Amino acid sequence: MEATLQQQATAKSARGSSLVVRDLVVRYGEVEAVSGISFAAEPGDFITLLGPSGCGKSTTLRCIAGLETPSGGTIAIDGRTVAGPGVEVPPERRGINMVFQSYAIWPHMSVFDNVAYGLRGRGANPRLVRERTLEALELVGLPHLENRFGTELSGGQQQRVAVARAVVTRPGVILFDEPLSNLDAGLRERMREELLELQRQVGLTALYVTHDQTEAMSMSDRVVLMNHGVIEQADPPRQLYRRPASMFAASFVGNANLVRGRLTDLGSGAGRLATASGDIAVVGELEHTAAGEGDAVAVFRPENVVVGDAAEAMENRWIGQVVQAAYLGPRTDVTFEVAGQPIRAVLHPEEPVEPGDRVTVGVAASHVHFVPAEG
Ligand SMILES: Nc1ncnc2c1ncn2[C@@H]1O[C@H](COP(=O)(O)OP(=O)(O)OP(=O)(O)O)[C@@H](O)[C@H]1O
Repeated sequence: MEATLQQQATAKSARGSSLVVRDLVVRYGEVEAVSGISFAAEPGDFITLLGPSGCGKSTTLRCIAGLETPSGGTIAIDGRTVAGPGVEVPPERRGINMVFQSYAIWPHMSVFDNVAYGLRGRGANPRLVRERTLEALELVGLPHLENRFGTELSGGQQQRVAVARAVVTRPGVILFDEPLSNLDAGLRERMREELLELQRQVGLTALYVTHDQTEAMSMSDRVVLMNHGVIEQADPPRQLYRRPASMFAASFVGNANLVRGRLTDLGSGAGRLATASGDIAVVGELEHTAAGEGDAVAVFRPENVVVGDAAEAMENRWIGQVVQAAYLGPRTDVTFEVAGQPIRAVLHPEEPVEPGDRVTVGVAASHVHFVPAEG
């Protein structure tokens, strides 16, 4: 009996490999692009390397792919060391495939031949090549385009072909290097959902590189946030957003209000941060907090800031003056000034706030998190 795609997918769902990167260092002459990072993926995980341009994401990915030789550390796939002291397994023998930002599909070949290429290269028999290639094209929703040429495809279709080509040889890990950045915003959103669904269906382990926090937050089981060649934080998206480990993490992912001052432990799991001028004090919970007593930064998200009567009930409340109010339809973005400190809020669009208004601004202690001061 012909197995359905779903059955095949379920049967394959244990196919993802584990990936362990330990103390990875990459130097280019004087430049240290990656400075001793460690992270791991379980079979079937979707892990994203997120960070600003130049932080070392692509270099890390290229080391895993075998396109770059690490200066130090080890990389293991399914428990087998593929890169490390004295070990360098060639890319094609690592059980991985890569999808690039530039698609890198061959324009002079048909869609079918593009996808079948990897299987033919391994000497697979023609019947298997046809079966697997059509299966991969079906997975990306393109079985009707098998005879088209690369030049006759839209950007989204080319990227789907590139994904089909990467899954057809059934690798244990797929590496994605900013695969959606050449697509327009609407298509990017749709492709995000498609890619994730495909990865879940096929059960692959995915390592995805992006500088786009929306992609990272919406797709990943875990986000590895990098900066200047090191890992700032590696956590599931909710944890990363709610409990940032550093000022960099707090401000790179989403918007954050940051109030600098000195943190004092009040006992019973609460802390109080006072600004140098003493004009603002912020009370927060110390559970899971990333900072100790002393110089620290209080972090709270604009969407947790409330005004008026709601603010009166909060542990933290201040008198603020509206500096700016931008009505955006579903919400109004407001900046208040509280004792010289800007405090941003995302308010309901019906909230009547006008520049110059003086109102009570507040935030619950449970929404305040402390991180270490930097520099
Ligand atoms: N072949 C190379 N020779 C010298 N320096 C390099 C080389 N490749 C990368 N670098 C440097 O290493 C650092 C990390 O680069 P990498 O491409 O990994 O960053 P990235 O986080 O992927 O950035 P982007 O998002 O811009 O691609 C950068 O400072 C970069 O200039």
